[in-house]
Amino acid sequence: NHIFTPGSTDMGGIIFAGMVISEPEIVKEVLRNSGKAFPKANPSFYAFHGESLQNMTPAVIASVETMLEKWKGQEGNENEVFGEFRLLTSEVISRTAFGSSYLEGEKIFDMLNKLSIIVGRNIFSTGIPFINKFWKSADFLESEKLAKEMQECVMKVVKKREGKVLSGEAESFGNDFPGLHVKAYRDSNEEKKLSWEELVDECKTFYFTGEETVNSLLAWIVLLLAIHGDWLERARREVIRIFGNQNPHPEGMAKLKTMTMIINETLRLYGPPNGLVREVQLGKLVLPANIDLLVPNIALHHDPNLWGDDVHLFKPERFAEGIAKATKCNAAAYIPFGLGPRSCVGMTFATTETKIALSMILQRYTITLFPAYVHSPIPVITLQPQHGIQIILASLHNNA
Ligand code: HEM
Repeated sequence: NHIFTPGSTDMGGIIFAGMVISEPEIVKEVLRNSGKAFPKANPSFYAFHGESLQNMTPAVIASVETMLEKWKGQEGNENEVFGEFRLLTSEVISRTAFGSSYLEGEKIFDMLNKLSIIVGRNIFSTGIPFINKFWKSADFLESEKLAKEMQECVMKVVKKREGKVLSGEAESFGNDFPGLHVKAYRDSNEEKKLSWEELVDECKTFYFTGEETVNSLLAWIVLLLAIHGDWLERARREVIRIFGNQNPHPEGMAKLKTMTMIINETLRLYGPPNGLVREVQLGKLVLPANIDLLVPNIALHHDPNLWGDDVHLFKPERFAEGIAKATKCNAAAYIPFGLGPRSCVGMTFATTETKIALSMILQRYTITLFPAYVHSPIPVITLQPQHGIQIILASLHNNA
C-alpha cells in the first residue's frame, strides 16, 4: 500500500535551482497573487466551456470506443495502458479541439509528443549563453525543426478555414477551437486580435496540457483500482446503477460520487503536474532578480501534517464529503489543478473525459495488475510511470 513519496526539493533526483515553497500559507499567497486570470475573451477559454464542452461528449465516447474495440480479444493478456491512454487522449484532443481538421491536429500532436520527449530530457540542463550562440546541440536543432513544422501545420489549418470563408464555401470560420482562433487572429480590434505567435502557442498549450495530464491520470487510476479491487467494484456498481450498459451522458456524470472520490484521491497521490513555477515578489520578502519559485504540489499532497499519518495510503473515503472537508478548508493543501488566477482552464474537460473513459471500461471489464509490473513514477513534465502500467483485463460479458 505504500507509495512513492518525493521530497519537497528533490524532483526525481534533480534539485530544482530556485526556491521551493511548500508552506501552505505562503503557497496560497504566491498562487493567488501571481498572474492575471485567463482572459474569458480568449478563444481557448470559450472552446473548453459551456456549450462547447457538451459537444465534446460524443467525441470522447467515439475515441473510447475505438480504444475498446482494440481491447477485444486481449482478455487474459498483458495490456500496457499508459500507452493506450496516450493514444486515447491525443485522439480526444484532436477530435474535440480540431473537429473537422482532426487529421492536421493529429500531426501537430505527433510533433508535440517528440518535442516533449526532448524537453523532458533537457528540462534541467542549463546552457552557457556565449557558447550557445555558436554551438547548438542535436536536441536543440531537432526541436527548432519540429517547432517550424508545427507552425506550418497550424498555418495549414488557418489557411484552410480562411479559404473556405473567402470562397463562400462556409459562412463563418466555425465555433470549434481552430475556428474561434482564426476569428481572433483576423479580428480588426487590435486589443482582441491574436498575433500569429500567440495563435501557434495556444494550439501547442492546449495539445500539451490536454493530452499529457489526462493520459497520466487515467493510467494511475487504473493502477490503483487494479490493486484496490474493493474500490473497483464500488465504482463499477455506481456506473451500472447510473448508466446501466448505456453510454455515459452529462446528467449521469454529475452523479458519479464514488468515481469523483477516486479521481480526487488519485490526483492527490499521483497528480500529473510535478510543480507550479512562478516569478513573483513575495510581500516584503526580497528575492534575487528573476528567481523562479517552485510550488511542489506533490509535496503538499503528501504532507502528513496536512493529511494525517495515512497520507501515503489510497483512501478515497477522505473525499466522501468533498474537498473542503478533506482539506479542513485549507485551500493550498490540495491543488492538483492549481490555485488562483492561473489555475487550470481545462479542469471540467479533464474530469469529464476521465469519467467517460472509466465508466466505459468498468461497464465491460474487471482489472488486475500484471504480476511483472514495476512501480517507478518519474517526473517527466508530468508524473509518469517509467515502465508503463501493465494490467490484465477480464471481460464481464462473454461476447465483449
Ligand atoms: C488531470 C488533468 C489536468 C491537470 C491535473 C491539470 C493541471 C493544471 C495545473 C496545475 C495548471 C496550473 C499551472 C500553473 O499554475 O502554473 C493548469 C493550467 C492549464 N491547464 Fe490544465 N490540467 C489538466 C488537464 C487539462 C486539460 C484537459 C486542458 C485542456 C484541454 C488543460 C488546459 C490548461 C491550460 C490552458 C492551462 C493554463 C492556464 C493559464 O495559463 O492560465 N488542462 N493545469
